[in-house]
Amino acid sequence: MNDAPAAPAPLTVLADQAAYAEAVQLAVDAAAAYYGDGTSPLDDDAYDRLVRGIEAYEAAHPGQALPGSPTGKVAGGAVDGDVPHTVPMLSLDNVFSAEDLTRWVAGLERRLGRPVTAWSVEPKLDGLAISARYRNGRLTQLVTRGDGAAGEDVSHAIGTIVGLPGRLTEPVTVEIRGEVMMTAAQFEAACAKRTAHDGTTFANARSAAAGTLRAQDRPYVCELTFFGYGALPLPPGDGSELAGRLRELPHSQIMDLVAAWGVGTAATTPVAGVAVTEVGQIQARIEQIAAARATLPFGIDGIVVKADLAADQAQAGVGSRAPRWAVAYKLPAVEKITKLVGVEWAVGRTGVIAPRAVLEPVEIDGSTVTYATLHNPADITRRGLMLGDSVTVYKAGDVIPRVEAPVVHLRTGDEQPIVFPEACPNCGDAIDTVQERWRCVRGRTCRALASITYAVGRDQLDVETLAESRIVQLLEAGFIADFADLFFLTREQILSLERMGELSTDKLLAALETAKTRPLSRVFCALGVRGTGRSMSRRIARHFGGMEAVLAATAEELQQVEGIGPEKAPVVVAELAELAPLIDKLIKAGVNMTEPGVTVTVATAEDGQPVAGPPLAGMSVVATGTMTGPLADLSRNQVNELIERAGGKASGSVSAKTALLVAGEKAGSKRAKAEDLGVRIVTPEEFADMVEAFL
Ligand SMILES: NC(=O)c1ccc[n+]([C@@H]2O[C@H](COP(=O)([O-])OP(=O)(O)OC[C@H]3O[C@@H](n4cnc5c(N)ncnc54)[C@H](O)[C@@H]3O)[C@@H](O)[C@H]2O)c1
Ligand SMILES: [Zn+2]
Repeated sequence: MNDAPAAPAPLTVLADQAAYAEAVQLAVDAAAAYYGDGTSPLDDDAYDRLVRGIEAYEAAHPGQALPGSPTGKVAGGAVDGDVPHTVPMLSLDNVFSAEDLTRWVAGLERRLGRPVTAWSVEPKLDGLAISARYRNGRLTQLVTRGDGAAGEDVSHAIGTIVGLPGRLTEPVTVEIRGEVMMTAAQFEAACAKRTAHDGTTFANARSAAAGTLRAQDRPYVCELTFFGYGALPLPPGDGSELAGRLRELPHSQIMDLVAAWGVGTAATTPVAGVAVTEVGQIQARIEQIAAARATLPFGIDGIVVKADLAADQAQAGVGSRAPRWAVAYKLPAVEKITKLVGVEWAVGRTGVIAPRAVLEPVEIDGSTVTYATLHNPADITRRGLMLGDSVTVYKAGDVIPRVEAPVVHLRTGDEQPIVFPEACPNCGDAIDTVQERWRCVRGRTCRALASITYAVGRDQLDVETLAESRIVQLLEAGFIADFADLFFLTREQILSLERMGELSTDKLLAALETAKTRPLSRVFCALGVRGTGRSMSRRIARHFGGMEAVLAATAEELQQVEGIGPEKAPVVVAELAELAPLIDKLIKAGVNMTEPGVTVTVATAEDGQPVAGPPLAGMSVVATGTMTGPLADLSRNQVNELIERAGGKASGSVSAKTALLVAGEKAGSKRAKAEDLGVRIVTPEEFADMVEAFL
């Protein structure tokens, strides 16, 4: 999250009255399903876009608004109930940025004619609003929000909601309001129960909670969680001492009371409500809550900011749809509905065979998601996923996106079962399916040969004399399990191999000594981190300068490296965590972990002026043809390393972005293209002069 002004919210453009009428119908149906049994065909983003489109149409065509329109109504006007609320249960107005919030605060203070004394900042729990009526300390009735004026009696759910005890610690008569939802664990358990029952599952925790709250005839019971966010006198005009206190206490102190009665509140979570006095403090707490979102065991879709004092609230009053003393700071949607188009099976370093979902690309939380984790085969079965399913996909911040569940009510009948592999997709050997995480029976060795061969290859550690057949021998002898073990081989061990003489043993040992001195870019490349080939490894090494810094980098920091986007970054972080023991072993072996000649940050001289950067700073450089002169002995990869050391970006193809072409003999088509585009062309000798300091 940042302080940049929010982009105008996207909306569904409605061309004419017919499109408008259709949109109203879709929105009302979706909202009815959303608040009803949780089976909306739209994700929240799609619904919000639709409603904004409806609002825009109505603004442009006053007088044409349909009475059934969802705008300006609690729950979009799509639900009702027969149990009147004592005091209306309203919705909340939204803000989307720090600027919006500041403006909202100013508006409220203008209305009051004075500053708001204190603010309460709490998580906006992503569930369903409910009113719980306690009489003499006993829970007697549960009512949904409905249309705000009246709700539906769901007292049958009493006893299944953690945080709403049947009996309070004190015999008080009070109405508690709050949110009913499912925690991640409750959602998992609910899905398992439903799958066992009818082979299907819930699309996400919110819809599972909605469906569960209203379900009465299910043969299985699912647990829910309640977090309170308010308490009212019951009945509203009650003259008791408690009623008086509830009318006078600040919201934050009422919440302390609610918790003391034994009701669940956010106070026990990392995103507890806080009371503050400065707008800057509100913003700071919003940022903390937003940052914690991905790690919470329950869903939040924003932060609620309320005037804390009863006097401020009373003076501000309420509108028809929402109170004027509270606002929801909305966070971007982290869950979207898209299609599961395929499942790929990859064998990890430890031999774990993991499924990965291939998705119809979808924009979530500011990035395009095309892959998502599916955990393991048991998880696929548990969720009853099928190829072609519409699925809910979750991604927040830097976490790796995951498929939450199929949206069963969107099935068309064309969905196909997901086929599980019968043999290891890497080596063809058997699969050990005893545990939920399947493994190749060869375990680490399944991928060891390929990964060690890659690590010692020319563009990585370049251990010249180590042929693949030797690596097989070493693996079979049990001398090595990964490439770091190579550096601990003894002379005796190598000599004991078949067809290995003294001379070649010494050669190999010497080659291994040299390999320890390779620059970080090559050592990093040798690790074989998914999605990081040679040039990406060079960029990472140049950016961070040392392995320690690479390992310490967060997904967000990694994204500063060109070519690492929000989808790749968390994968790299996860892979590096998995590789930590191997990297430790390499460090123990004395393998170099730094990138020579790297200036990590833009240096500034004492007078604050930037000092001259490396000669190719910011330039995209292509080398082609046969290198001559001082570059004659360099492989193409080494030339590219040289370009990057000198601050440039090595590229394989000439384009309008190319700043320089190093054209050796027989340069051919790239030279022609560079001439066409007017790209500067130099000979290998001229280039060697330019980067002399880096040779
Ligand atoms: N997918 C769909 O088809 C669909 C349909 C209708 C609505 N929706 C979603 O619902 C949203 C609007 O729903 P809404 O009007 O129910 O809620 P809202 O987002 O306008 O916020 C009001 C609600 O926030 C809840 N809340 C959570 N924490 C709270 C706290 N600490 N203090 C006070 N209230 C708290 C309460 O339940 C309250 O009723 C839309 O933005 C849309 O994304 C989706
Ligand atoms: Zn295998």
